Amino acid sequence: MKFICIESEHTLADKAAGEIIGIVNAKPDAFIMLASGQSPTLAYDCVSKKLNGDTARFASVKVHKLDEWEGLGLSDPQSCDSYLMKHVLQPWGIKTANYSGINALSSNLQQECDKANALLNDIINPDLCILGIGLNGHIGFNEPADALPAQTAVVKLADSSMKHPMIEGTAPITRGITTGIAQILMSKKIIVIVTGKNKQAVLKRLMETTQVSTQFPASLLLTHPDVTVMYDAQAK
Ligand SMILES: O=C(O)[C@H](O)[C@@H](O)[C@H](O)[C@H](O)COP(=O)(O)O
Repeated sequence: MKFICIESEHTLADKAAGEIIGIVNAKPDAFIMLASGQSPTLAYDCVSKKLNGDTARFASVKVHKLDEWEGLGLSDPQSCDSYLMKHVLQPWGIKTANYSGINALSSNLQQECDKANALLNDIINPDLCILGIGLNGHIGFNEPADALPAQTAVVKLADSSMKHPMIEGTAPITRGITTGIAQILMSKKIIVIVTGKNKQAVLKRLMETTQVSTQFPASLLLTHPDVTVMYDAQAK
């Protein structure tokens, strides 16, 4: 795992955006899995700025939603769907047919997970996965536990996740649907974006981690050959 400190979150966003565009330049039909939340927002917006409306380059890019809050969908401004619509799908010109991820409004979430798993089994190795990290070390909604889901699954959220700013003010949400750990680790390249003072403790923990433990899901990233953690001065 490579750690890169980039003083300002804007420079960090610029670098991460450059990585995303570089992957698309090299493979115009790249399949990328994207987290929502505060961490990657500037980077996604920076991609939009760099494209400056020239979305043709992204016409064949496939975007997979990494996770979602149970019961939230596109009509909820706090859903990951809405977040990705605003920061990625619309500004990057991603075609509806090229967007995937579970519908968390479905009455049959298991069927949604099965569909996502069938898709990811077909893709085998996503070209890129952009992650944030939870205060408790979760990646996606893979929360600290004795065992982690290998594949897309409905999971119980940790207390800290239930208090995530993204869902502030909603009726309590106790479950999420997440891409599984094995699927995240199948990505050819993983970039973890860590910004802000509130991530200091979890970043330190990740940097000092030498053992893999499901109680600290981000530690599983140690088993992957191409993980870059980009962090800003605030987080160090
Ligand atoms: O889509 C998501 O919300 C993520 O998969 C989740 O794991 C997130 O990256 C962390 O909770 C950090 O969230 P922030 O970036 O908002 O701090």
